[in-house]
Amino acid sequence: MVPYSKDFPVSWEELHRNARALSWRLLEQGPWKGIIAITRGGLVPAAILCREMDIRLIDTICVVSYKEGEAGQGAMAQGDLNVLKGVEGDGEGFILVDDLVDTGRTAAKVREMLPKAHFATIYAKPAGKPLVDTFITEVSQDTWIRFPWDMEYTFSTPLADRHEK
Ligand SMILES: O=P(O)(O)OC[C@H]1O[C@H](OP(=O)(O)OP(=O)(O)O)[C@H](O)[C@@H]1O
Ligand SMILES: O=c1[nH]c(=O)c2nc[nH]c2[nH]1
Ligand SMILES: [Mg+2]
Repeated sequence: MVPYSKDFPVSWEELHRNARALSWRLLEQGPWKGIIAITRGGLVPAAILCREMDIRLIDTICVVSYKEGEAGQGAMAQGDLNVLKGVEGDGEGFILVDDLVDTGRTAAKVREMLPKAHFATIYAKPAGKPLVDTFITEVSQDTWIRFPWDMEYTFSTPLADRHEK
């Protein structure tokens, strides 16, 4: 398992801006028949893409992958990948969207299911990057991305109080 030593919090605004940037990139490569979101992380990017790209046909591939545990503080250890719901066909003309690729395990599985779909993510880490057709931002492999739907506003201890005296 990769040790995550960096934290990369993402605000709703930043996520929205990046999803719109992804929409621009994908519009240039269309036309598209529809969007397939990989649940659950792909659902929010898919909602922004379909609004910006005027796409009305939306489907899902439902997968369960990570298990809460080992890495601590919300970071997770990877378990078996379980497909709860697939999609008919080979994905031709469809955008397959997820929030990120990390190890690339989820991407490899869904690409196997829909080999002709165009795989798009907002974030990519180096190990998963070769499996993505279009992404917006790369982060290092030891970074844990914190999505806005996984966070809440809370008190922040002043840096001076965290510093050992
Ligand atoms: O490249 P990988 O190592 O496979 O990791 C990437 C996947 O992990 C996350 O989903 P997760 O399984 O945590 O579930 P969720 O989307 O339902 O939150 C993320 O949304 C990707 O789908
Ligand atoms: O919220 C998340 N952030 C990440 O960096 C990550 N990698 C795999 N799965 C992930 N989920
Ligand atoms: Mg996911």
